[in-house]
Amino acid sequence: MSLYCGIAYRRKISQGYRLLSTYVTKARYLFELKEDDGACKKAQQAGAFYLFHSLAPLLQTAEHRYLVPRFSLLASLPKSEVETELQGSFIELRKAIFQLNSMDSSLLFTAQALLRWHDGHQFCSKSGQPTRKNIAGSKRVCPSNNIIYYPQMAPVVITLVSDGTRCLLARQSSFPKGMYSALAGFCDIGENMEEAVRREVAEEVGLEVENMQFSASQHWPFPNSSLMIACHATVKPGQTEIQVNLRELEAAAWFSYDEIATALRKKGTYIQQQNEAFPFLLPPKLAIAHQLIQEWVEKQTCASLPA
Ligand SMILES: NC(=O)c1ccc[n+]([C@@H]2O[C@H](COP(=O)([O-])OP(=O)(O)OC[C@H]3O[C@@H](n4cnc5c(N)ncnc54)[C@H](O)[C@@H]3O)[C@@H](O)[C@H]2O)c1
Ligand SMILES: [Mg+2]
Repeated sequence: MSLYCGIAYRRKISQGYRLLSTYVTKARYLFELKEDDGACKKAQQAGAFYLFHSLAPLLQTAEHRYLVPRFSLLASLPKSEVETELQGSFIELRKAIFQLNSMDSSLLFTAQALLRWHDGHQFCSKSGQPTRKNIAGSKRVCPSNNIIYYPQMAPVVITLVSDGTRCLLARQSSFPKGMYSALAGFCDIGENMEEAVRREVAEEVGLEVENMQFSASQHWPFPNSSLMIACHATVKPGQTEIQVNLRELEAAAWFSYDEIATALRKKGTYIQQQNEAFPFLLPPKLAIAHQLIQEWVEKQTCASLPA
């Protein structure tokens, strides 16, 4: 997973040999590691490792940021000794997310998601027998019936709803205090992305949306590996009255351009709603919700510029 290779593959094509790009070379190499236990075992000897304890990665602290050390030698030591020896601490990934950079977080997210998946798929759901992991950890096989299990992600839609001048954000009681995010929800079986967006917005805030526009996607490891599919949508004209589904959300509200732009500039801020000032935080930069909110602000800024 965190292994890179400097080998350039040469592939015979009708006109002769073509040197493959670095990206293609890397993709082919990773494919080989997933398929070939022997090649993967060999690569492990020169590989770099992240350390986890109960799904928490070992991180080092430097100037209010977390660094993610990689190790080449592994020994079996008690947790506290590892922390002292390696000058770091095992920190819950959810807590570290505000202080990680995106390069580190992507590999850490994948590593944690794989560890969690393996931990939860030790047995075949058909035979009840223990399953066996391949060396790369890209699948598990049941030796009694050869069923192969692959790591899974659940598709989730996340939508930033706008009424043209304001955007709608909501919070669940489990969010950090004062944090509001875009509306998210797991896709039901048989649904496409558009249907999931319409249903989730209707379910959570009682509004109907149109003009959906796909923005980007992201792997999200919490709580169980989701593929976040992010998009923008607008409410049908005249439909702005929010009816919060309190089974799913603690609160939802429309936010003005100024409120959002201020919150993006500052790390935390206060906003005035119904004569009360309350803390208002946006999701961390690594969350795709943050990207959606940033895109919305940029779109509003462009729209207000003279032609
Ligand atoms: N990366 C981001 O920017 C970002 C932002 C917001 C939410 N999220 C993630 O989106 C995910 C979904 O958001 P939500 O909690 O509002 O979803 P949701 O609105 O679908 O509500 C969750 C409920 O849906 C049900 N559910 C249906 N299918 C499920 C499945 N496969 N796994 C778990 N529960 C399922 C459960 O009853 C659960 O309590 C969360 O896990 C959250 O971590 C990510
Ligand atoms: Mg939801």
